[in-house]
Amino acid sequence: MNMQLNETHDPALRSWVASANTAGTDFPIQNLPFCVFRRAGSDEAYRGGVAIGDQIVDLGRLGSALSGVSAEARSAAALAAQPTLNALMDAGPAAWSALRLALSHLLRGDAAPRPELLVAQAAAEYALPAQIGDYTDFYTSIHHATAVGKLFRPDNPLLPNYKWVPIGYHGRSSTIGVSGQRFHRPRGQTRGASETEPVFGPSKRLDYEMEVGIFVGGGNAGGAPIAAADAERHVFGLCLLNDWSARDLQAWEYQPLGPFLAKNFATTISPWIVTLEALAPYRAPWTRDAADPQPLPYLDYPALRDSGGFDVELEVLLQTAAMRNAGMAPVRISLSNFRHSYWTVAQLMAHHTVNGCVLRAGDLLGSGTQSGPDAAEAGSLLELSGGGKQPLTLPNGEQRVFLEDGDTIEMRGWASRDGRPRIGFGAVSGTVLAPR
Ligand SMILES: O=C(O)/C=C/C(=O)CC(=O)CC(=O)O
Ligand SMILES: [Ca+2]
Ligand SMILES: [Mg+2]
Repeated sequence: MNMQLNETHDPALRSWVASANTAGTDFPIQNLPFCVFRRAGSDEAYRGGVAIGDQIVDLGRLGSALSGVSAEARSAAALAAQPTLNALMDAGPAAWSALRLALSHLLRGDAAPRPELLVAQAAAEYALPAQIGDYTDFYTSIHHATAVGKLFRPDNPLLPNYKWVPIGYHGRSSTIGVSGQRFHRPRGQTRGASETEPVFGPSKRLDYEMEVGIFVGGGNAGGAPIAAADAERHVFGLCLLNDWSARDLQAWEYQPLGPFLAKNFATTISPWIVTLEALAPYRAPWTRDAADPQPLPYLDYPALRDSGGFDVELEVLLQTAAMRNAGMAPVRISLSNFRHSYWTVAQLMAHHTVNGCVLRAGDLLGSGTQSGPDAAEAGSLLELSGGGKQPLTLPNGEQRVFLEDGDTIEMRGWASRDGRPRIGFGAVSGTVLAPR
């Protein structure tokens, strides 16, 4: 069974933080996502925070505000006050849930206002929410796999293993940055289609990938496999993830061992982690075509078909340097949904550990690019531009097939259901700099 709804999901709840009650906020009291932050420009220690409206609850200053709550909530709050959330992530779902309930009570409209616990989001700077030990990137959108496969392997787009085994590769945590990351266009080897030898230089086909990040909670010390039915208890929450990708480096280097320097120069995540408990009302059925194989037993579990997925809208926006200089806002270039994923979060956790591999609290899994069935739902420029052949025209007349220096990509995510407030992931934004 997936998580049951409880009083923290009540759509009627309001907060004494007025901005949390406004239509369209990402952060109503039903959400309560976590970050690590400090006041911008200060030398304060980073510590955990929880979003409420346009404010952050400073988890380093809860102190007496939690005097009436459960011992479990108080010890979870102490873990959340540290400069990374690894210890909180390791504490497990009972601790996460106790802290969420305590914060929900503290912030409700009928509780005494405690403005001294808040820091305005506009006045904050964020750090990575965890020390990320290991990073694995999956490939769970069959629409992305088919589209990219057609470009990279026209004779054999969707390889025969795809519908049986969740495909992934081990990425690199050292270059993961939080929203606001700026990175130099990578240099590397590329070989043109009609060339016999590669050349070395800046990537000419720089792309983004719209993904969901999955933060591992309590891991599986000792390597005991995590059962699919139990796997969501090992997931702290979800964030937005941009897996920047140099397509020309990728096409030349990827066989036979998969992505390497094409994808490990930068990966950007949102500061906010939305917990699975917050997402409980926004679950989606796991969908497969009737002709697709059923999952092997270790990838099957009772809640899979009814509610294995997540109904989370995923938006990508682009702002070029010229747009920024002209005061133009970022413009939407695609909109997809995490519910199209061919494999579920629980299946990824079960698969990753089935051979004895150890996942640890704070490890990050990427879902893979979340392209949907329609062309407008493509999660990368490679797909939107038909392999670099059909340029996108922007409102100011500029065109793009791949990213140019100065371009900023912003991604947003949110979940909504009739009769419930929308809950959002905030944004992840990153900017391409000239090669160094
Ligand atoms: O070789 C291919 O078909 C493509 C591989 C990728 O782009 C790897 C990747 O990052 C997977 C993903 O984001 O879905
Ligand atoms: Ca990827
Ligand atoms: Mg990457």
